Amino acid sequence: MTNVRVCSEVGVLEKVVIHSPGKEIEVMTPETAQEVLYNDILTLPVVAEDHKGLKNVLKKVTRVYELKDLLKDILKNEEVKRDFVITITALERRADIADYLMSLPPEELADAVVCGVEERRDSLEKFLSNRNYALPPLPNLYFTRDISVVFRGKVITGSMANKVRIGEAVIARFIYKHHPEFKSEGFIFDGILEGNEKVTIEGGDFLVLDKNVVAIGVSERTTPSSIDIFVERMKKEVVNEEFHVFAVVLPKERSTIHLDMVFTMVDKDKCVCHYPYLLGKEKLRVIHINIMPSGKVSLEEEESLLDALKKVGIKLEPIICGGSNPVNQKREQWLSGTNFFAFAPGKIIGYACNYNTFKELEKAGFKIVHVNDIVKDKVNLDDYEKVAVGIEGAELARGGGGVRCMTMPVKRKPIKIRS
Ligand SMILES: NC(=[NH2+])NCCC[C@H](N)C(=O)O
Repeated sequence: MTNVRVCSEVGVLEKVVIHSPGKEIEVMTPETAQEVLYNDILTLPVVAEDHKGLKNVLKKVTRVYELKDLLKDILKNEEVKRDFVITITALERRADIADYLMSLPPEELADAVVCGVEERRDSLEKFLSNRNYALPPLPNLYFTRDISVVFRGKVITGSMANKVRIGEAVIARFIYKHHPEFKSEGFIFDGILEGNEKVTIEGGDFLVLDKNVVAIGVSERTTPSSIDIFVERMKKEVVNEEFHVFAVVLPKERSTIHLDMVFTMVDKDKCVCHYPYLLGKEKLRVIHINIMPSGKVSLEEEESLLDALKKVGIKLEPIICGGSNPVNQKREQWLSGTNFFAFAPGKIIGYACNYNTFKELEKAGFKIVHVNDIVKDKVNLDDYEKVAVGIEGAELARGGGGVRCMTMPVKRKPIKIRS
């Protein structure tokens, strides 16, 4: 029995994991913000309030788990706790703090891992060191998407491109390994054990378009070798089935760290995309990797992602992020304007600050609602076939991602996507 299954981007959501940002986001200064992968420093009260809006919407429609609660659950087991402490301290080469961490009760240990453990200045070396933390905090944890992927009934744990995020993937790995509610059919790829600098993969690049079709960004974060390994593994998973991987080559820029920053699916037949890269002059290269039922693999360059998807029966009407004005396209793409999260086909959540994109969604038939209308029960999401919920997110966006990035779906109902 498996408790996790995802075969699409838009099937009705049954379980999702998030992390409500806390003290860990307040450790950065203007100098260190970029180092820890933020566009700017963030204000905790604003970020916390806006994230609460997202959580409240999700709670209306699905089962929501907090990542830290799951970690606390599994740390109640002494053996798991020991193994976890060994792994997390080895990452920082800080075996010297293992006993201290073991002495903490599960709740405090989970908090310490997320918010960091300050360096004790109890030796000359530490006194003079410019390192403030023995165990650094995890400020990117609220982007739960990137640290793991559930695909079909199995799991991929992130092999994170930046060291500052590896601890997050360790947490995800332990949860999938030990939490009874996250029991899977196993790992397709275990980023913690199998990854290295050349083999990195993050969830923001992995789009589950259908049970047999995925699009994966080749990006600053996800390397071609990791996609090759994925293809090899899938050959064994899909015996006698056809399987398609579309590798989309992204510019290695801050605004396009992951594929979901330029393209997300919002309905069975609709996507939101960044016009220049998906349809316009700067169209991204797309390599179609086809695993045939015989197990043979072929690679071929395609004209564009949307044309290529059409050929395999996924016909997506594009909704343009920012609308027709190129300046608005760039501005809203930067503020995660393509980064929508679907909790059902045609039912999505994004940042309200990208109002030109919301206008485009309205033209495409979506009812536009604001988070407050849902929280105050002024709007019932069941009343609409297509609905786009806007949450406050201008501050959250400065962390470098949107609503898709902040959600890790682990169970969705099956849905037919391909014609
Ligand atoms: N799926 C996404 N696009 N995630 C955005 C992650 C942002 C985060 N600050 C990072 O750079 O890693």
